[in-house]
Amino acid sequence: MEKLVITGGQKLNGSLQISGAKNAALPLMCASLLTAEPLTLCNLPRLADISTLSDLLNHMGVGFAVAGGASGARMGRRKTLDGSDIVTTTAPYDMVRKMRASIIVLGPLVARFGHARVSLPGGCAIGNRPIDLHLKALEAIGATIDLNEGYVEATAKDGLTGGHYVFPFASVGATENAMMAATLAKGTSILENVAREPEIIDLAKCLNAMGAKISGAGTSTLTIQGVDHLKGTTHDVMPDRVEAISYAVAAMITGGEILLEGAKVEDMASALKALTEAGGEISTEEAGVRVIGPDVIKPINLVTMPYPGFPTDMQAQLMAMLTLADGTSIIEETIFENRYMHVPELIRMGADITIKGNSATIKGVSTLKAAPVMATDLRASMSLAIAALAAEGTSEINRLYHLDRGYERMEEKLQAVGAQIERVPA
Ligand SMILES: CC(=O)N[C@H]1[C@@H](OP(=O)(O)OP(=O)(O)OC[C@H]2O[C@@H](n3ccc(=O)[nH]c3=O)[C@H](O)[C@@H]2O)O[C@H](CO)[C@@H](O)[C@@H]1O
Ligand SMILES: C=C(OP(=O)(O)O)C(=O)O
Repeated sequence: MEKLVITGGQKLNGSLQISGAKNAALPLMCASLLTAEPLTLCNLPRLADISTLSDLLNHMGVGFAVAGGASGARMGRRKTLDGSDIVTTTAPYDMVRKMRASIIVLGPLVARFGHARVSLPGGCAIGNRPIDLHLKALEAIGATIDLNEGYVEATAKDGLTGGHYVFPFASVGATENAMMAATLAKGTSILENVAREPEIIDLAKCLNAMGAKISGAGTSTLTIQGVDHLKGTTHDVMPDRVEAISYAVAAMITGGEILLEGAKVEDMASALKALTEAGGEISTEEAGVRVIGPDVIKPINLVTMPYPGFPTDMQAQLMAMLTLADGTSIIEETIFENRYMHVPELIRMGADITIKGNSATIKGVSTLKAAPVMATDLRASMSLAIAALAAEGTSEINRLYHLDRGYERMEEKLQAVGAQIERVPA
């Protein structure tokens, strides 16, 4: 077990490289199940979630060849996934329970093999997280779904037919599952009210390069003309917009200046607008996005929404920043029912936050005080690290396995911009 030790109060200054996006990389890796030809993914982040999914795909028979340097920053960034010899279409409980995103193997498997058996992922710390929309969308395009002994069994003996489905809510994962499955259906599928996140566009780009016929990615309607088979390709994973905003917030809260190398301003418009309203200065350069923190953080109000709204994955980080604002901010979390796990810990650091239903009222305080803290999910942990960077004194952050799911070499990147942060044995 390890912990992070962070001494607050340093203005962060300099530049850091944004990694490939976890939430784009995971579905892209599952796309390897759709083809017997090799799929090469570049700019893969080195994260616990990527290893967890690699283990699951490997269990199914996907072969991995790793390139990109034997050590250092480029190690393991380029992987070729070979799905030519799939040995099982079952994703067992022991592997799925480690990471909910494993459910995205369901669509590709039933589309290519006519059968998939995937353990139900269950809830997680941030909410109940049902998968009903994944199942309904797959049914609409021709899969038969049964639930048995904690497993979803999807079958399409003669292949998927294609079909029409209108999502009652724009689920990211369900859109990805249905979009991947529809690429190999016999007919055309029309999926309406789909998620429009940049990660969906990245996945559609890769699938189209593999020979799929998808149009409308990034809009609320996807039209997918099924094809007989997909081929291999090489694809660059998009930069991680959640990681980029997390470091942007670190610059803001310390009144520093960070160049987020490789970040794309167009993927993060709503969050950058919020940072500007809070007093930050944002500019775009060839190398990335520059964020200059203000002397005084202004209070703002935020409501989390599906893209292009303000992302739930950035809510906890901005809340940490707003604890030090000059006034009162209100945040409303509309995507997940239990995504305020960071609040009691921020309060232990001196924040003044009140929760009522899905709404949080954050009254700015003049200082945060260091404390030993821990969180039960990924972004909540990052929120605490951000607060610790601005707090008086030395904080300890425990349960680093949450952070390691989604932040690559976080302490190295923060050290490079002047943070006093160290990973030590707990
Ligand atoms: C690996 C990945 O990309 N994870 C992201 C993905 O998660 P994920 O794909 O799980 O999120 P969804 O967009 O599906 O979930 C949004 C909401 O819809 C609900 N829902 C979802 C599916 C379903 O079948 N039934 C249902 O009710 C969920 O419980 C949640 O309340 O999008 C979320 C919302 O932007 C992000 O926070 C996660 O970081
Ligand atoms: C909630 C997240 O991920 P997941 O959907 O994999 O739990 C996240 O990345 O913030």
